Amino acid sequence: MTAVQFIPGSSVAEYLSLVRRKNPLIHCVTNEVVQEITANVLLAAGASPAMVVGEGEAEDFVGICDGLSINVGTPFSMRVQIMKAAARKARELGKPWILDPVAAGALVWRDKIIFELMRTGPDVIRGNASEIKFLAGQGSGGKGVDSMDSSDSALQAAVELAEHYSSIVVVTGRTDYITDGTTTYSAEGGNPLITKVVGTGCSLSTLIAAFISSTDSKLEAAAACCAYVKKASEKAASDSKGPGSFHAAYLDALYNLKPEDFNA
Ligand SMILES: Nc1ncnc2c1ncn2[C@@H]1O[C@H](COP(=O)(O)OP(=O)(O)OP(=O)(O)O)[C@@H](O)[C@H]1O
Ligand SMILES: Cc1ncsc1CCO
Ligand SMILES: [Mg+2]
Repeated sequence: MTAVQFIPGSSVAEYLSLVRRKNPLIHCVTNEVVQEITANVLLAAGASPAMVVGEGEAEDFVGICDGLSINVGTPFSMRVQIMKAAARKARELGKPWILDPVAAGALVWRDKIIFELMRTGPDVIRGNASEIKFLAGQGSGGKGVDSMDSSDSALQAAVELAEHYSSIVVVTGRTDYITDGTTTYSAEGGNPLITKVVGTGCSLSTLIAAFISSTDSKLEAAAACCAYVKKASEKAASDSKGPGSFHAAYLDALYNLKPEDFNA
C-alpha cells in the first residue's frame, strides 16, 4: 500500500506565488477542442499561454518557452510529427514538459504515439483514471476521452507508471494523486460539476506545466497545482448554476484566489 500525504496549504501558497511572480511562458501543443479554456486557465492563474503549432516554428519555440505541454487529444500525422519533435527538443534542452495522454486505450494508432512520447521522458504524465490504468497495463481505457474508473482504483497504476518511466504521474478524479513512485500526495475536494466542462483536465495539465516550470521541486509544485484547482472548482460550483456559468466562475476563481487563501 502506498502512503499518501496531503500537500500542505503553505506549499500551495508558495508554489502559486512562484507562478504569479515568474509568469512562465507555456508552449501548448494541444487539441482543437480545448484551446480557449487552456489559454484562459493559464492567464487566470498567472502564466502566459502560447499555442505555437506550425511545423516551421513549434520546435524553435521550445527554446524560447519556460515549459511545454503536449496533448494528444486530436492527433493527425503532421501534429504527431510536431509533438514528437517538440518533446525531443524539450528533453535535449532540459525544458520541463508534460504529456496528456487523452483517450489512451481507445485507439491503437494513438496508443503507439502515446507510448513513444512517454519514452521521450516527460517530467509529468497527467491523465484521468482510465488513461493511467491502461498505460500501466491495467484495463482497456475509458469511454473515449472520459474516465470509467475512480482515481482511487488507479493509484497503484500511477505509482507503477511513475517508477517505470521515472516520471511524475498525476491521476485525476474525485481525489487527485500526484506521485513520483516514491512519494505520493493527494488533493481532495473540488466539485463534480467540473467534469461537465470540456477541457478542465487538459487545461489542468497545461497549468501543471506552468507550476513545474517555476521551481525545481516539481512533485510538490504539481501537487500544489492540483490543490489550487480543487479549491477554484469548489468556489466556482458555489457561484454557478450549471456548466456554462461554471466555466466563467472557474476562471474567476483561479484569478481571484490568492496565496494567502491557502495559508489559513
Ligand atoms: N468526481 C469528481 N469530483 C470532483 N472533482 C473531479 C471529479 N472528477 C474529476 N474531477 C476534477 O476534474 C478535473 C479534470 O479531471 P478529469 O479526471 O475529469 O480529467 P479528463 O478526463 O482528462 O478531462 P478532459 O479530458 O475533459 O480535459 C480535475 O481537476 C479533477 O480533480
Ligand atoms: C472531447 C474531446 N475529443 C477529443 S479531445 C477532447 C477534449 C477532452 O479531452
Ligand atoms: Mg483527458
